[in-house]
Amino acid sequence: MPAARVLIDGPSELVFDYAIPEGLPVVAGCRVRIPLRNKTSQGTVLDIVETPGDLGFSLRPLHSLTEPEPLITPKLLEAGRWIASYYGCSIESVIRALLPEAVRTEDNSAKIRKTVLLEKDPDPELLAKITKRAPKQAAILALLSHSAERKIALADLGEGASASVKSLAKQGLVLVHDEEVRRDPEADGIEEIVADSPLPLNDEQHGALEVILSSLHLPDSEPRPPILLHGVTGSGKTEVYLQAARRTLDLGKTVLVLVPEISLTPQTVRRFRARFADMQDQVAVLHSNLSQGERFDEWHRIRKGKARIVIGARSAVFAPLPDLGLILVDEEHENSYKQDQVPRYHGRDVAVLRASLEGCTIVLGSATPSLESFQNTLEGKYQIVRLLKRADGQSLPLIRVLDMRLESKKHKGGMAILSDRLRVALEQRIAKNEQSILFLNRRGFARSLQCPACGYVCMCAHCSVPLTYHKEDERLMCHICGHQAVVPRKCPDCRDPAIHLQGFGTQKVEEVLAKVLPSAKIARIDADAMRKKNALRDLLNAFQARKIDVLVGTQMIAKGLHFPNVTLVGILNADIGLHVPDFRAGERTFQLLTQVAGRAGRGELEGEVIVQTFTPHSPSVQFARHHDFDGFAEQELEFRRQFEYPPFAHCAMLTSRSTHERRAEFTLQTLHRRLTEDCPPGIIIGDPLPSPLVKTHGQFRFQLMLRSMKARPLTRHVQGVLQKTTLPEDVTVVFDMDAWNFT
Ligand SMILES: Nc1ncnc2c1ncn2[C@@H]1O[C@H](COP(=O)(O)OP(=O)(O)OP(=O)(O)O)[C@@H](O)[C@H]1O
Ligand SMILES: [Zn+2]
Ligand SMILES: [Zn+2]
Repeated sequence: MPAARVLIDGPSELVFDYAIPEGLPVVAGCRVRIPLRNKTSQGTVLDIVETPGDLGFSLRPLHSLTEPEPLITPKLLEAGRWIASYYGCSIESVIRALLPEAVRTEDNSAKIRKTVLLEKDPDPELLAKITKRAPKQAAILALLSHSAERKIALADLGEGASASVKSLAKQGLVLVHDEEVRRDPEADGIEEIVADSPLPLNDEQHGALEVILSSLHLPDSEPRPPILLHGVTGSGKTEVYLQAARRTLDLGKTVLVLVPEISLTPQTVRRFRARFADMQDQVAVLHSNLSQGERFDEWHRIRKGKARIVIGARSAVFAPLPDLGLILVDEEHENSYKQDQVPRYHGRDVAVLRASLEGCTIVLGSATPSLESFQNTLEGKYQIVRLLKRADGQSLPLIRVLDMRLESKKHKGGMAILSDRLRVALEQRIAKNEQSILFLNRRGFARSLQCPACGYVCMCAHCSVPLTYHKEDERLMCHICGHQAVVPRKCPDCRDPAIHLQGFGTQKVEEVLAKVLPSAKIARIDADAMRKKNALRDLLNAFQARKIDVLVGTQMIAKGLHFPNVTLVGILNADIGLHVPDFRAGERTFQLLTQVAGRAGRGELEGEVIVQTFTPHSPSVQFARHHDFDGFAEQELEFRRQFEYPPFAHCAMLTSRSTHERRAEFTLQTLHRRLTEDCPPGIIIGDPLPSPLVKTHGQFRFQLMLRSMKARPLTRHVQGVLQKTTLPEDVTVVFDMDAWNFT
């Protein structure tokens, strides 16, 4: 007898089988109402299973379907199963990602409203009569005839209007109907969309579009290898995306666009909106700050095929688009595609999988492709298309590397923030009324408080990191857990009053600039300054309008920004990211330098980049300086091959956490021992070690790295050991397949 295996909504991840009532079209992916104890609950059908007839008891039947169609498409359900087995997580956790909370709740579906429509204008005689006998009805008629679309929501007509409306309807003057309302996520702070039209493509772009189109037009049964679009900064990748998307829609198919983070890529989103202005209601933008109701609306619009082009970050990879024709993954190298909570999937990799399941075309675009994707092109698994020239015919900016060890000497041991060279360059730009961007790499580095007498550093009480000084509110703050502390007047350890600030942050840079460039208008972009809603957008608009001369910022300004009047980019501390314990450190530094440098000289005017560094000869700096991706990739891949790191092996992390240091350590040691016993061939197991960030949020952390050519055997082995091991209650163990964060 077939039964429905149902994952019950709620935190406890219960799964039960239910009998399917005669004639009810229940398939995997459906949402159902089910009896649970003596209540009615809801759940998602994971599977249709065959139950033996001699169960000894009969299954309770499920009540009904919440919607006639399955909410999760069969292909997405298949992708979900893959994720569960590949990343070693429960299918339940994956279903929760596939079907967000907001989408499951029926309460969010109150989206129908009664609307009153003016059917015909009363002739003057009738109107006079109504005005005299029923002034309320007359008022409603007047309101309607003056409204934009000759319609008004019944609720907006005020209390007690329904009787009047009813009688107007009887006279055939108005019509009342149910209207589906869409809560427009953009409604507040709305921006005017200026429609734009396709640009004539240059030869390189044309070639790239042709490759994408021939993949689009392949017969359904043909495999479509992913296409890596490697285009230097400003080469016009976005224009290629836009035209490919349009052609896909013309074929009657739908398009999914993934971007690293919506709030950090406002320009990309705006360009899609502008290009598809003629079909605005078919564009869905999945922001992370959508309300539950908005998320519900957008999701159902997508599922019903009303929104045919979806733009979103990582989790949008699960957008239930029917007839998917094209997936675009912009800035495919970005870390933010990796989810750092269960299920710990990589959005780009899931996109590639989804494309293969759906039989659609996928394009991964970047100016600095990940070595994983690049290696796939070398092995012939992916196709590669290149845009080597800037779209506007400009050359790539000239990059100068400045040795800051020499600058520091000039400053008598003190930390130089701004070299003379960079200061002069800034002054020149201001004199010419051109704009500059100053970039501060803050990874693993921030402004901390240190005692010069005894070396004491103010640390977070809960995490093994120094507290960061925030000038605006005169406080020390932990950037990991948010812990705050007052700034001590004397060293807490030796009582020396000379305790002072080490290093520098964006606030300090802004302060120094204000002194050095008194006439310049300076603005700062970082997580602190951008906490207010729309702050980033407003600031970028002001910069675009040239109301700001110098923009100072962190990682936030590295992404996809296009400002033609920017002719100078300064990178203040280029190599700081090199000193973190992560085999991708060099790759990240190369990417960051190339991306930031790429913000310069994107218009008529030539661009210059000044890179301040203490390690001028590091390969990441040198290859970035020469715009040499291939050179960088060749040398970096050699290193990865030699040490068996990705892309030549899968790399996973097993982490234990506890408030009890010893228990966290002991647990990981136990797991290490069991993993080493009868370990399948081809898996390299590292030693259990304290994490580089040994303590966060008051918890001690230990980690061990596992590597393997093949992913599945590794996941299976770890899952097997974890299932056999009883963990102490106060220890949490996390398995992260294809890990991207090693601190
Ligand atoms: N064929 C074209 N003719 C003229 N201008 C173009 C063409 N294609 C793109 N452009 C313009 O060139 C500029 C850079 O293009 P775009 O921002 O798409 O590059 P990109 O490759 O996405 O850059 P990045 O990776 O640096 O974000 C834009 O102003 C765009 O309008
Ligand atoms: Zn001291
Ligand atoms: Zn902390």
